[in-house]
Amino acid sequence: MTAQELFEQIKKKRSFLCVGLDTELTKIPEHLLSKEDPMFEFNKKIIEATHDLAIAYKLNLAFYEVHGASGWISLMNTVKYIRKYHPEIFIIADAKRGDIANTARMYAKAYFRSLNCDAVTVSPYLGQDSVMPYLEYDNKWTILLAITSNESFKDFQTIENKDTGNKVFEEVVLKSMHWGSDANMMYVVGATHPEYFAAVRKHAPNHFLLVPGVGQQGGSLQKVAESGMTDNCGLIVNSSRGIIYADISGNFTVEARKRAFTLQQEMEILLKQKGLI
Ligand SMILES: O=C(O)c1cc(=O)[nH]c(=O)n1[C@@H]1O[C@H](COP(=O)(O)O)[C@@H](O)[C@H]1O
Repeated sequence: MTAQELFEQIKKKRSFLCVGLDTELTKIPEHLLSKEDPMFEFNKKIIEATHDLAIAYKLNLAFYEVHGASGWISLMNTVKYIRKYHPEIFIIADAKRGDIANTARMYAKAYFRSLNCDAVTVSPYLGQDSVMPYLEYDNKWTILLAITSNESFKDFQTIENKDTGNKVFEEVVLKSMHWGSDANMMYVVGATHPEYFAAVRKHAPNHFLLVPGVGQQGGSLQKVAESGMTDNCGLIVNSSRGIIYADISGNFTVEARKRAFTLQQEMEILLKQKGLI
């Protein structure tokens, strides 16, 4: 999917929402547990309740890998379902991988070919040769971690390079920009640290940013949009638990839709304020 196609979808749906399918067997309604593939059944219902409000789904691989072979099957079933019934939607494999090139080559093939996702999250800390194997795929996206949403992000990401005056996350953005382009790379910037969006935008004015941390982690959509939104929106904002576990009774799809709808409505206002719709 191209950046333009992503933007067209954003304008059409008046939304830049990504629903995170961080599906846990212990949190899904009991009546689904008797199904052959309960995680897939849950995902399918969440997708049916939110697909007109979301432009992307993000599958965090940890929640599937924990179940071994059956988890991988749930993952594959979910991706195939989205591709078949909602082919306009952007699919992110949230893997946060980082390894030497020979291994990265296999990860890239796994997420882009075997699983057929549009994007994969990657840790930048092994440097250029560890990221290039992902960038070899046409029409696929590599999403590099810049500012993560967790509390300990400052342990490394904001350390200053005395030679350049840049912080580590700025070095990540500045260097990696030359590995790919704004047509095949995005950066993760957590909604919980809105004060860093201006610095990321200074270096990467046109790249799409994947923004987790709205919802359960308490990030503000308003603040993210203030300094992160570009002329083609440039934002994909994720909420996982805040949507999919809004209610874990039989009514979970209704409550999940309500939460997704609330976010979409806020996004519509922000897109209008920016003059994009
Ligand atoms: O790459 C990510 O998606 C990610 C990066 C980051 O800095 N923080 C972060 O929370 N995430 C992921 O985004 C999702 C957030 O989930 P909720 O807090 O439930 O909305 C999880 O899948 C996290 O693994």
